[in-house]
Amino acid sequence: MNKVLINDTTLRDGEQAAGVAFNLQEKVAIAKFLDTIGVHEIEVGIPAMGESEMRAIAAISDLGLSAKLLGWNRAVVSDIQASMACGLTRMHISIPVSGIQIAAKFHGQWRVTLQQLKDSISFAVDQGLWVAVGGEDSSRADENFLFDVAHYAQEWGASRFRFCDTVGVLDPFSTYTKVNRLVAALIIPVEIHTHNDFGLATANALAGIKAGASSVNTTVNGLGERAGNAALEEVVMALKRIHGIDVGIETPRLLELSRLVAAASGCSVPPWKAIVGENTFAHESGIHAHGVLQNPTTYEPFAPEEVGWERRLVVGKHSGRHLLSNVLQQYGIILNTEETQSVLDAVRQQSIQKKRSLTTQEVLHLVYEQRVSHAIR
Ligand SMILES: CC(=O)SCCNC(=O)CCNC(=O)[C@H](O)C(C)(C)COP(=O)(O)OP(=O)(O)OC[C@H]1O[C@@H](n2cnc3c(N)ncnc32)[C@H](O)[C@@H]1OP(=O)(O)O
Ligand SMILES: O=C(O)CCC(=O)C(=O)O
Repeated sequence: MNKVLINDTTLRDGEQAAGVAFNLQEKVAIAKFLDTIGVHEIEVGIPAMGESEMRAIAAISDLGLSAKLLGWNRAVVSDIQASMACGLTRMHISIPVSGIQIAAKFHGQWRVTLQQLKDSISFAVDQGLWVAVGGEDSSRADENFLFDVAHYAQEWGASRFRFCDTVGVLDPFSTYTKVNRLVAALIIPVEIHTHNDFGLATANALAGIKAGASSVNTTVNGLGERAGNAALEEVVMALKRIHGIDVGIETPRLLELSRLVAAASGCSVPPWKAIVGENTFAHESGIHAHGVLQNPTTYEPFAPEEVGWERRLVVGKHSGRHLLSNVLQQYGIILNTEETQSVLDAVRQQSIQKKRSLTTQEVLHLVYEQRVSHAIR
């Protein structure tokens, strides 16, 4: 794996998640944040949606960010004109490439589809714009037809081709094979775009990169159509920690970014969500906490600070004496073996009743109760 560009599409595919609607301020704040932490490219939205979206995109375009900005367009000249009116100079032009999509959108007329692609690329190139082409539904396309479209796109002036697993039907093995063949067939770079319908978006994105894709689409928190897209934080950290590729993104700010997008989208992150979920560096189980207290790498793949978290030791149903003693020591409390076991028994009961772990105050209260009952005995 060589250098990898992150082309984040939170502001386009992320916002396409049903029920999500960013306002101008939110779009600007997210774009600024992505830029600040070093994201290389940002797909800022779809100018063809109309005036208010164009205003938001123009506001981002006016910021003079370091990240390269792309507008998403259908293979329609007026879409590209709308993107130009926002001040964008880099165009992404999408074209369906599978039989299913061409039947639905172009009545099966693939020649018309190709002509529309040619006209829109030519228009953009004539305007001096940088052009990337997206093969919508590449994963379900006839491979020969996909290669023909990609070759034509290259010949007509596109500078990159996006392989889209639009409905998330590939696994990492099939992604690798298909992307590898496409990369070998083209001179221009290939980008990988994956969806999470089977929970494989990040794995497939990594497989596409391993197969030679030099840029990858991500969204913050994996936000996106249906089950979402490959999550920025997962792709970046997996590249860094599993593949040893540092893409140059300031990872300690990933949590802050996740919270910004969760608030703007109204889509909260589940506690178990990789990298940014609140349980990712929380340890309750006795065996885990015992290990972590001696050496955090026993149960952590990397240090929490690397993505903006702090480690949390939580007392609850599954906790053991090492964890409890560690927490109590911070308050100068040392219990003997019998007292420790009796508090742990009470912790288990209360956790089951409350259906959660206990706060430190609740644990201290149990210690107090245990001592009172012992004194009475
Ligand atoms: C896989 C993806 O994520 S693709 C991106 C999907 N994102 C979105 O749809 C969000 C933004 N979309 C919108 O705001 C609207 O759909 C608009 C403004 C783009 C178009 O709106 P409308 O004119 O009302 O059309 P509508 O959305 O009902 O239908 C889509 C039209 O685009 C056509 N179309 C779809 N994809 C493409 C394409 N890549 N190139 C050219 N035409 C296309 C369809 O065939 C249909 O055309 P028709 O109006 O001639 O029948
Ligand atoms: O860029 C394209 O062509 C389509 C991208 C997309 O969102 C998808 O295929 O899921």
